[in-house]
Amino acid sequence: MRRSIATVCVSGTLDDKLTAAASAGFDGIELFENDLVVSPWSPVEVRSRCADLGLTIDLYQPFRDLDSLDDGHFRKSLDRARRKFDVMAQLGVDTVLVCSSVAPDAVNDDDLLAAQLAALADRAADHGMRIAYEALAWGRHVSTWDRSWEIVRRADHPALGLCLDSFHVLSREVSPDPIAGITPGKIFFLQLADAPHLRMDVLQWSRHHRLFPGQGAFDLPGFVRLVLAAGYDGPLSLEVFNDVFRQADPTRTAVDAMRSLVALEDQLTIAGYDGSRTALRALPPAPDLTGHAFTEFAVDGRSGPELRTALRGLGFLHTGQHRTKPVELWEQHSCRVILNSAVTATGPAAISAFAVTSVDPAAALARAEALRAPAHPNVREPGEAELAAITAPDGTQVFVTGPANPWRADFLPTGAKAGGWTAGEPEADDAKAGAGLLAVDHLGLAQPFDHFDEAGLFYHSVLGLDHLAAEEYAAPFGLMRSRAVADPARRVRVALTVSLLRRGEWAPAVSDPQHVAFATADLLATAEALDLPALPVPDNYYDDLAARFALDAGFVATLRKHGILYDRDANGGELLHLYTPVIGGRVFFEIVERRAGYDRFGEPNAPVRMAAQRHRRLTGT
Ligand SMILES: O=C(O)c1ccc(O)c(O)c1
Ligand SMILES: [Mg+2]
Repeated sequence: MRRSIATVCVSGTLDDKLTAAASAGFDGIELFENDLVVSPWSPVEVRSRCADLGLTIDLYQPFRDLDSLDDGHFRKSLDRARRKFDVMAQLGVDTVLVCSSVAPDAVNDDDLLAAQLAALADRAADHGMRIAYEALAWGRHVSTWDRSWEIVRRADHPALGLCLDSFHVLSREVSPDPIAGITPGKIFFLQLADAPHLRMDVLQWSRHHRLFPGQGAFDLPGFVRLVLAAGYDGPLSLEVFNDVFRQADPTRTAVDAMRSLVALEDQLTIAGYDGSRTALRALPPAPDLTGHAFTEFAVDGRSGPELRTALRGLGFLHTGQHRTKPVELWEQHSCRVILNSAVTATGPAAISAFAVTSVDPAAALARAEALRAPAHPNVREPGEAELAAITAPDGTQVFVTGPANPWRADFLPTGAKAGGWTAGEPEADDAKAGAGLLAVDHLGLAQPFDHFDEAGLFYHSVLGLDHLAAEEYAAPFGLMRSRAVADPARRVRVALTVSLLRRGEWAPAVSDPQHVAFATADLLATAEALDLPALPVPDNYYDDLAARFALDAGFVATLRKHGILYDRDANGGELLHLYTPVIGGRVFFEIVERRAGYDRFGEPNAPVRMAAQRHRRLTGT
């Protein structure tokens, strides 16, 4: 289907917006009147600029407060509309969005309202134009899609149809299901926006918190399916009012927007919708991920030694040395950490790269490319393993490799391992060594404020990871939001976090470092085997814990002794976990033992950890 984006979705001047939309591959735009009003270009110039960029103008909007109980006022509205038709003719756009009135004099009588809209539609038809009527969720009298349809139906005018906006429909109680029965041809335009579930004034919700499809909580595929069932074959057009996107780099936002539509179309094809008429495009399937392959840290002369000491203390061995680069491989069972001294500009990411395994890495990269996240070859020497990286929104490089980890052949064995590990061997014989760390349980990646929602959509669509429940909690340097993504078998988990507000000036530059969490089957035994101090946890925590969960005093004493934190879910699943202090200024490690299907991340303990890490940084204890 054709893909469009409203100019209100992205930041900048009209020029910036059009350039961004075109470079992301959109076919058309919804032109917001404000963007035209502030532009130095005449409507004819806007039209030719769009044509040069390969963009059509699919909708002009919004026309507000048309109808009126005051006849004089209504006639003024018609006059105002005539002027807009002239502008639209110069722009080369034939459809104008008329939203339901919010004015005190708005009409509440369906027949009168239908008559006024029909009068407008008559004039539009004279200009070869059409009216798309949209119920704003906060319209004075018309605030639901079914009422707007009733009025359009009554008006029964060929130049009058509906504009359906997923936000206005799904933010209200009224069921969207009967949309499938709307007369074919009467849905003139479809606007798409997702949003998180929020209990707040619907106008504020709409104007500040809309998101691109797949980033919020609405069932967009279900909604679009209803609209397609009603015969709609116009563009899928994004209309997202979002405070962050409004001030972010428009080129990036437009790519994020395009990714959301590509993924949405794919979901419609997966759901079995017969897309033949509307030419829905499917993606290569999401990769079947089999685990974390490695996590790479960019290190320098200061953080490198600190990380090596910590890894040794965690029971890792330096097993491999890269053939051509200053890059070390450290391993313990299926946990693999790479220390890379060759990456000089590390950017904002503490973890510079991570790799996941898949039986079909090539298909995973093809899917990423279709989702506008193209893989680029890693800098490599002749004879080295093929390893292409996708760049995540925070700059982290994401590799997808085969389950046999062919990249390991790039490392020469150091001989450090009991049992004689050889390069390229699928599974190192080191399970007996170490502290019982078995595999990566999850990565904790604090995200830049402007890219949190983008990151969620990236991991969900590109790697096919499902969103787990989001959490919010109060932490020492401000409110935090966390959202985890994981594959269905829980072999790959990534916990994304962000500050609820942009970082305060008082907060440390790295207010939430990144981390790798390793899994153990027995955290008490692992804690005994560690040769590095766990992060000290305050006594108050254990007193509170004992009270909250009515835990056995002996068990709490054991947790306290090792600095182990605890959480329990509603089904009796338990998490035991411990943290290291911050290492090298930007990262730390966690060790987790999940019991009885615990599927979360111990979020209630994150503020305890953050306070303890700060205390440790300031006092050294
Ligand atoms: O917030 C608004 O006023 C507004 C305007 C036009 C739209 O299409 C819409 O969905 C909302
Ligand atoms: Mg709208």
